[in-house]
Amino acid sequence: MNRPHLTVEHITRQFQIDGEPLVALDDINLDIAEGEFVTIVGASGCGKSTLLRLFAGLDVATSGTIRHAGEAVNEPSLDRGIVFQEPRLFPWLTVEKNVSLGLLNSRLPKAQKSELVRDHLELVGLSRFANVYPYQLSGGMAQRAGIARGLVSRPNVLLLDEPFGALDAITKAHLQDELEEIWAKENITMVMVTHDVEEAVYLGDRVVVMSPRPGRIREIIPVRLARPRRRTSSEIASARDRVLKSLHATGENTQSQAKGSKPSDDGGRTERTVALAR
Ligand SMILES: Nc1ncnc2c1ncn2[C@@H]1O[C@H](COP(=O)(O)OP(=O)(O)OP(=O)(O)O)[C@@H](O)[C@H]1O
Repeated sequence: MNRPHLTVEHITRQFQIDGEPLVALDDINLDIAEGEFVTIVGASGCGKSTLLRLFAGLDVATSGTIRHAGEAVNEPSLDRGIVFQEPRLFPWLTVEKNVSLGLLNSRLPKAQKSELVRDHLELVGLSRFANVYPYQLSGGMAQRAGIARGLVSRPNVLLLDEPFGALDAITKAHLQDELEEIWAKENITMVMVTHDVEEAVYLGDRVVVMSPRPGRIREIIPVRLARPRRRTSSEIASARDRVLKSLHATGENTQSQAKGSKPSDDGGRTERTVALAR
């Protein structure tokens, strides 16, 4: 692994629900290398979004430390972009203006900001739609605008919280490929939370499998397959089965299981990299 870029050390996040403590994350440890694509899967409520919010600096851990390039993460930064499941575009602003919101806290001169917005609209294939309003976009186009806004400040980490969860299968597949191209071209570290195991293994260099109550890292499964990957390859199918098997052991019910694919028995050969999760 390259030098760790994002490091999570003994992170715990506790909330209060009805006066009772709720441990959303318990002793999470993880190193993510520069330029790595890490995907995170796990049962609903196991703390995936909480972990991503901590990475973004939108929330603060109860204990433990997150570092980005050696610096403690305590607040949001232009160096870390974030994309949510809903594109969260302002309906009264054009696509161009929505994307430029990603530079709101930037001190760059206006001309340079405009150039960055133009470049990123082009990167996600929305140049022709710069002056239209969100209601004039399809769901996939709106999410492209959300991705452009997450990337426009040229962050070196992009955090994605189920970015394609609300899209149809064909649009989702297109956007996955586009995202992978952007990742390869821009050499950005990507951390994506997803409920879709196929997406996790298709895009991830490693898949972090979390278990619920309290949220912990159960296993980290490397996907050592060359890119571009073929969705229908037997290697992708076997990586998916390994992740499903791990999720199955946490009692998780996933999209792929719901579709009828059962985890295969790999005779316990599932590669455990628990050491990486310390
Ligand atoms: N602000 C908050 N206040 C209280 N409890 C919270 C808060 N945010 C999250 N939680 C709790 O923390 C736990 C983890 O929530 P989180 O949203 O991180 O799960 P998740 O794995 O992303 O779930 P899903 O897959 O359903 O989106 C849940 O039990 C949730 O109720």
